[in-house]
Amino acid sequence: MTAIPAPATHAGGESLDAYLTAWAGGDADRATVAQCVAVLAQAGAAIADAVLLGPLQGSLGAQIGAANADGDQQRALDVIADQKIIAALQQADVAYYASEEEEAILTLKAGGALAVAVDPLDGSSNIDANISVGTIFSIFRASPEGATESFFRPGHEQVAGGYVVYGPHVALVFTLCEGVAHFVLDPADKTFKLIGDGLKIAPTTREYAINASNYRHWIPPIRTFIDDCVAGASGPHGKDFNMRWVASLVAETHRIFVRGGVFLYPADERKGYEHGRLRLLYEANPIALLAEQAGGGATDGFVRILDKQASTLHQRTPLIFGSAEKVTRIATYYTDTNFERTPSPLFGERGLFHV
Ligand SMILES: O=P(O)(O)OC[C@H]1O[C@](O)(COP(=O)(O)O)[C@@H](O)[C@@H]1O
Ligand SMILES: [Mg+2]
Ligand SMILES: [Mg+2]
Repeated sequence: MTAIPAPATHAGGESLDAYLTAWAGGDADRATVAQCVAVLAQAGAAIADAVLLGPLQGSLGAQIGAANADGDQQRALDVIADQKIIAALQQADVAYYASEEEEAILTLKAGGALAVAVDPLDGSSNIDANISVGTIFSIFRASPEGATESFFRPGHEQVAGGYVVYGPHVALVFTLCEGVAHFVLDPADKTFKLIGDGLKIAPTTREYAINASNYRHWIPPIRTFIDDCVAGASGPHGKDFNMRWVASLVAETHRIFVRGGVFLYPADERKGYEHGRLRLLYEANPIALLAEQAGGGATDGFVRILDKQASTLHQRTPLIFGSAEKVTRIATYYTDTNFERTPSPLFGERGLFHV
């Protein structure tokens, strides 16, 4: 029989509960955050059960009801996931819940310690195609000033962030702002077990992820960066590149953690995409926190994602994250004043696309 090699970072399968208890170390504030991550993981395991049944229980990807708060058509699994997360968060000390699937912030527990923003089901267009989807979460301490003040603050004030990816296996990746941990759901006992701690994103890469069908709509810095990648070894990068696009931010993020890469969802010239597609509070913020905690970077092209402050609940932002060297290099395409191939007035410091 072929022996399966253990991953280099294998940590011996410690349970999530044991890991979180050790991290909290008896401190009440930490224990509150740890409990919140634990209940989100339980919700993730429950959503994984629904994903696993797939069409045996009907079409999880069926469009239902009205568009969600963000204008996207809700699918059955979007709503199921949202409900499971609300039920889970009611078991923790969570004052406020912000969700892609909810018009407004929900108050779950008056006086609760935390404020949690969630994309319950990311990559919804992939549901019926049996392609990886996920859940993304961001945790702030609740502000005594109220619900909006709890979320409308810079992303670097998050106390935790992470995602669950429902793929061939179910993985949970999160940060408590002391590095990034990677767990996998064991189907035998439905508990998450530690695979690796202190995850890092490879500092450089030859792989990028972007929806290239939008090429004609892209703003000049993005078009030029991708042109330079496509030019390969004969272009300014001096090396050949590979491309991926899953159309599921969580799946792209997980791939970048496992084998490096850079992801781009820029602003573009389509109506409604002036600030990109992804949402700051429950997509970009937690992914940026994870990326930075893993030694990578995350920017909107001009500004570090974690320095941005939302002023509306479902606010969008351009998002470029991954390998630190590539994120820094892409930012130079936006700001380099000698950049003669970018005559458009739209993308400059004071232009339409600068948010
Ligand atoms: O269809 P497009 O424009 O390529 O967009 C894909 C992007 O949209 C998203 O699916 C948006 O997330 P939701 O499915 O939660 O709305 C991302 O996961 C993904 O990166
Ligand atoms: Mg999403
Ligand atoms: Mg979603």
